[in-house]
Formats: sequence, structure tokens, C-alpha cells
Amino acid sequence: MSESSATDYLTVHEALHRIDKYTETGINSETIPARQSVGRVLSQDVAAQRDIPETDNSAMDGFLFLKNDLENGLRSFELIGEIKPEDDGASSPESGRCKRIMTGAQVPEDEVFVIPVELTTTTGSTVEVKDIPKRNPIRKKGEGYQKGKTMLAKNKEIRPYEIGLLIESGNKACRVKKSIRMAIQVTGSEVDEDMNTNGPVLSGLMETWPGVEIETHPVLPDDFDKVVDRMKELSGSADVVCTTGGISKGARDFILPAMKELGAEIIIRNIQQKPGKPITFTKLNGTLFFHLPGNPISATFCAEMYVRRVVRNMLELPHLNLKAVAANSLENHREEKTLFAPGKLFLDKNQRLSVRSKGVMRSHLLQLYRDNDVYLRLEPGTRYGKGDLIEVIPFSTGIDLS
Ligand SMILES: Nc1nc2c(c(=O)[nH]1)N[C@H]1C(S)=C(S)[C@@H](COP(=O)(O)OP(=O)(O)OC[C@H]3O[C@@H](n4cnc5c(N)ncnc54)[C@H](O)[C@@H]3O)O[C@H]1N2
Ligand code: MOO
Repeated sequence: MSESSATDYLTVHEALHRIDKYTETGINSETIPARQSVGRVLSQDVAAQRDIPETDNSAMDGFLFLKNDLENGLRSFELIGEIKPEDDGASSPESGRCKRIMTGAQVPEDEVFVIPVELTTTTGSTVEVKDIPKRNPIRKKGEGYQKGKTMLAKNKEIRPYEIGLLIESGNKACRVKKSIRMAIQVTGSEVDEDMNTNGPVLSGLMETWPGVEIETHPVLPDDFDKVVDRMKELSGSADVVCTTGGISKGARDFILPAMKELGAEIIIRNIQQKPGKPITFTKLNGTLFFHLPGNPISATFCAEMYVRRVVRNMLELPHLNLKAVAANSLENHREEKTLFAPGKLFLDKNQRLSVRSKGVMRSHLLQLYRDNDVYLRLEPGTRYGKGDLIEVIPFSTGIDLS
């Protein structure tokens, strides 16, 4: 079978390639208030609606003088007024006089100079200049960005910083991509609230992903007809569905038979990897389905590795290709399977990003997440010596270098 038509037992490399080919971009957009846009993705470039700063203004609290006076050696001035940050259209003092000025207050367009209060002495209404700083502490109009110029490019995730930029630049609203509707459907007759880790862990992780709106559904028992009905329902209502459990070879693993019954397209069936080998990727009525294995580590890993990738592809967000220096040697003896091992990042004595790993994951033990922050990708039949570079895939929750 050629790489592009194969669906079964793909290598990790082939699976990623296939996933990238399958995901479509071009999500519709909507206008929302800038203040509520955190976690969304810009669908078009944003231009500044005003210069930042809007006017020349003082970077310090101090006094405003005519530059000429200082150049002519004048050091004693009469204080004749004050310019506050909220004042518009400030005027310069006359020769021999000065004005008090506050940080952020507009300075007039004339040749003026601000001297910080620390370099002056005030007695009554007389201001003595003790010293003149080398640099005139004035922030120039438009030095941040200019009105009409693009200050945020499309396909950018909006974080709290970008909300600040939007507000500052006079953009009260912005055009963002509509959120991807992500449904999480846990399955398994044995799964009750006391043991269901997949549901809360997956929804918690996905909440940290930009551009996603999550809906969770009650646990679905291992009943073929019920599985068929639910998969059909979900295919009409969500953009992406993640099921967990019921996808390997057990007598009650009904997910794949149900998808086949419904005529779904099977895009990937099994990936040559550990953990998460049985992962299956299908499409029904335009909805993408990731059938994640039930084992808690496998479900989580597959979501981080594959579902996150699809979501980022759909939103046209870049992928992070991160490598770190191996702090210990590691080996993948298997000839076919890629192994993903948990790893802890740290900075070595030369400040290089390094990774330490105790080796392969156990698919049922969630405690590995406590002590690690990346997955290491170990290719089949490959040995990594201490000091080699290894690809790392960070957990959604971020990297902790402390
Ligand atoms: N004969 C074979 N058996 C298995 C194979 C195989 O190739 N041949 N693959 C194994 C691998 S690898 C994995 S991974 C699991 C995945 O199986 P399923 O997706 O069918 O998952 P289940 O059997 O439903 O559950 C597996 C395990 O995980 C627990 N589980 C399920 N859901 C949850 C949940 N929401 N929260 C916490 N724990 C959950 C479940 O109770 C089982 O212990 O199959 C192997 N078997
Ligand atoms: O691959 Mo399974 O995910 O080993 O437990």
C-alpha cells in the first residue's frame, strides 16, 4: 500500500503527514469585543486605530524647560504651572520659567527638555537645576506603532497581552475564528464518576488550547446500538469528537464497528507507537473523530500529540518543533514502534535546554504527569547518547524549568 492510501498501522511520521493532509482550514469568523477575546485566534490583521503613544509625552515626573534656556546655561527658573497626564494641548513655558510635568503628560511640540525631579531643588516657586541628564526623557508620538499600520497579524492567538494591545490601539472589537466545537465522549460500561479520569483530564487540557469550545457528554456504555446512535448524533453537532475507550480488540470494543456501520471514512487505524497504538481517526458527515484508547495515559498522550495538532492545523497556528539535549542515554529497541517517554526539562550548567527521562510510560499510571512536562519521541531501533538532541513534545500545561 502506498503511504497516502494506507490507514492501518501507520508509522508516527506517516500518521502526522496524513493528519496534516486531512485537516482543513478556512474556519468562519465572527466579531467579538476585544476584552472577551482571550484564547481566541485572529482571523484578520489588526491595524492600529491611533498612534501609540498618541502624543509626545514625558517618561518621568519632573519639570519642563525650554531647551534653549538650558543650552544657554540658565539653571534657576520660576515655576509657573503644571501639566497633568489628562491635560490636552499643553503649552511651553516662556524663557526663564518652567512647568511641573508628570509621567505620561503631553509635552508641547516646541524644543523642550524634561529634567527628572531628582536632579532639581525647589524652594518656594524657584526651581534650581542641579544636573542635566544625557537623554531627554520624552516618549515620541507613534514610536510604538502608527495609526493604520498592522500591529497584530492574523492567525495569532490572543493572550492577555494582545488584549492590552487591542485596547491600547483603539480596537474595541476584533475578528476572530469561530471556536472549534469539540465534543468529549467517554465510553465504557465500567466507567463511573469514581474512576473516570479521561473526561476531566481531557477537558481540562483542552481548555488550555486556543480556539476550542468543549462539550462533555455523559459516559456511554459498551452497547453497540447506543454507540451507533450517539456517534451519529455527535457527527451532526460537533466539528471534532474525541471518544475514549472501546477501540482495541475486546469483545465489547464497539467504536470501530459502529463507525463502520455508519459508513464513516477510516482515516487512520492504529499507529506504530507506545502508548496509544489503537488510536483511530475517522470522518463522518464532515466531523472528525479521534477514537482515543481508554488507558488514561494513552488517551491523554494521543490528545496532546494528534488532536492538538489537528486543532492547531484548523486554526492555522504554528507547530512547536522543540528539541532538548539528552541528560541520560535512552534506547528504543523496538524495530517498528516509536516510543514516547515522559521527560523532565531543565537547564544544564551551560543553560542549554536539557531533558531527563526514566524511560517508557506505563499506559495506566497517571502519576507520570506529576513529575514530567514533555514527551520524548524515541524513533524505532535508535539509541540516544547523553548529549544528543531529542525531539520533545511539551504537555499542554506548559514547561516548568524551576
Ligand atoms: N487483544 C488486545 N488487547 C489490547 C490491545 C490489543 O492490541 N490487543 N491493545 C491494548 C492497548 S495498547 C490499549 S491502549 C488498550 C486500549 O483499549 P480500549 O480503547 O479498548 O480501552 P478500554 O478497553 O475501554 O479501556 C482500557 C483501560 O482503560 C480504562 N479506562 C477506560 N476509560 C477510562 C476512563 N474514562 N477513565 C479512566 N480509565 C478508563 C479501562 O477501565 C481499562 O482499564 O487496549 C489494550 N488491549
Ligand atoms: O498503547 Mo496502549 O496505549 O499501550 O496502553
